[in-house]
Amino acid sequence: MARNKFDIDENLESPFNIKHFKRALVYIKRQKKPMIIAFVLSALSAGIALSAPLIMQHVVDVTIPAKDKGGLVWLSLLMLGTIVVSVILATIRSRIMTRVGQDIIFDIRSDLFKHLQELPFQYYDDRPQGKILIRVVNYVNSVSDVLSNGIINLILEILNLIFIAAFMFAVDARLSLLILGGLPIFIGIMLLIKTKQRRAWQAVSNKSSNMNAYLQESISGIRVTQIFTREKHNEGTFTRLSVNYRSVWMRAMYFNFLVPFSVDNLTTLVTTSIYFVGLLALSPAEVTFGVILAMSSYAARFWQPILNISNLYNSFINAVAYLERIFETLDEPVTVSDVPNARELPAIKGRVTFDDVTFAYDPGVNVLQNLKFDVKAGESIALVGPTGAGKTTVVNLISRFYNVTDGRILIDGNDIADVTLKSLRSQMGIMLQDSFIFSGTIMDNIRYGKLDATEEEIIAAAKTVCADDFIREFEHGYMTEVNERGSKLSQGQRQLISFARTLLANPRILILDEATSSIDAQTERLLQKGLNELLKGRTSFIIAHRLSTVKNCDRIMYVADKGIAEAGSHDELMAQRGRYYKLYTAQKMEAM
Ligand SMILES: Nc1ncnc2c1ncn2[C@@H]1O[C@H](COP(=O)(O)OP(=O)(O)OP(=O)(O)O)[C@@H](O)[C@H]1O
Repeated sequence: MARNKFDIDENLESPFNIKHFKRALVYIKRQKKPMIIAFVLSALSAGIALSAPLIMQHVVDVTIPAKDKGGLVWLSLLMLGTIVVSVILATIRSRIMTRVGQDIIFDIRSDLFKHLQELPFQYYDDRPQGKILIRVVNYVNSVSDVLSNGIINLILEILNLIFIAAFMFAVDARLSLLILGGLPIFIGIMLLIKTKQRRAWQAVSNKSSNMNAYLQESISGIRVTQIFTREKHNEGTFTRLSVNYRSVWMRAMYFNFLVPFSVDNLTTLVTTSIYFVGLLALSPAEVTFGVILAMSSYAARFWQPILNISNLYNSFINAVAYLERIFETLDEPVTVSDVPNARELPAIKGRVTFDDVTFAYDPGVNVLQNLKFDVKAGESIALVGPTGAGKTTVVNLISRFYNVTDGRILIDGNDIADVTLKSLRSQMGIMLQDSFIFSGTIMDNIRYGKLDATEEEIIAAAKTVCADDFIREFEHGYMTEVNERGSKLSQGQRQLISFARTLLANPRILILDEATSSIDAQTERLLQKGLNELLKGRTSFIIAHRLSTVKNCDRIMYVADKGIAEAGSHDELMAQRGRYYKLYTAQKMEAM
């Protein structure tokens, strides 16, 4: 059940919450050293650049009236020198900060990936993959600049502002007050749009997440889309999501544009006032032409950091919307994890006990209720029954992919909730319904079951499941590259490869969920022979709809009505003439 569909917006915190930034400081602190160096370089570069108007004032008021050509050349060279040094310092700083930004991204992304690897099945059941991907890839990218350059720039811009104000007041205090006069108007505008702006950026992150989720779903389901010729319909859905995204983006940008627009107009206003007041109201003896020139240059320079700070503020607001999502993912509880002081599960013999197990995916909706059974070490168990009865759920619980809602599952008398997940799962061979193939060679894919397996072991496992023949038919044999999800392979070939992968680990408990459903009857018969040998002495749980494949199992459990409705050997169940008998005879009739 999709509880968080692609077109359902995720919940967001309404007020701006500084806690997300405080938390991000953990990542920033690791970059303290390069950030301090970059900061010093930037401060130097800004300080040098600030001397330019003073040089200009000196040239206009002193050097030119004195017709001092030599002085003019030296001052021009000095001006050029300030530019060159500023550029060099800025280039070094930008290199350092690019590295810092990438290191921050690397750290956040590594933490996210590590956490995602640990999150239980339930987490992935509940949300579209696209919404997870966008957090790890796009959101992390989006916050990197703010967390690296953004912080430094903010401090620099504030310092810059103080410096400029100091220089300005040193030149002319009255005209400086005039320049500051625009500030209250600007602060008023910012306060007015603050909340709307934050909401607008939250909406952008929501809609881009929805669009990504749908895109991901559409790509995964492209075959079904084309089979049912739903391309036009899907295009419509995608267009709707894109239009939603565009409109929230436009709204967010509207607020962004409002800021430089206000700053531009205020700069023009204060510069005009300087000319007006300087030239008309004050005496030329007090305010020289050089002073007016320097002050109008400072006016533009004073408003530039204000504009930059406002832009940074926009970026911070934007980044907080993304940080919320990133930290939400990092805070997602790992509900299936080792309990404190979890023990190592000793080498498994293979007894499996369900002790009054109740399980619900969604609270209150029990899929299994008070389930009790005991499987001896080495016994082979078939789980059969109608679709949706709970067979996969039973095997998922044995491997503790979900926690039981009530009751206990014991392996050799050890409650699986008390042992480490690694010691539990590493001793089990689990083949899920979805025989997932990773990109890489066939050899790599089989080796996934046991990373230190030798080539001989891998080939032996492939031979047992009758995969060796078809693998060798490929031009590059075991070294054949396969695509993600194994799109170059047939369904049956994929199943055989993942079967070999499961067997490679030589597990004491083997779980096969529809392991042979896509394999042709002849290969299956061959495979069955090898498998019978292999299953000897191991506990196995085999889920199969084709009953002919499991009739030789020691015990068959018919799963229905939230539990085991019938259990016994094939002959016993046939003699009972119950549900298993009906199912088996129906399948036999169909086969005739
Ligand atoms: N992740 C999930 N979240 C909520 N409900 C689920 C989830 N997975 C399965 N279910 C429900 O639990 C019930 C048992 O599902 P399960 O996959 O165990 O059945 P099954 O017997 O293996 O079916 P099949 O033979 O079709 O594979 C079904 O009603 C299904 O809708």
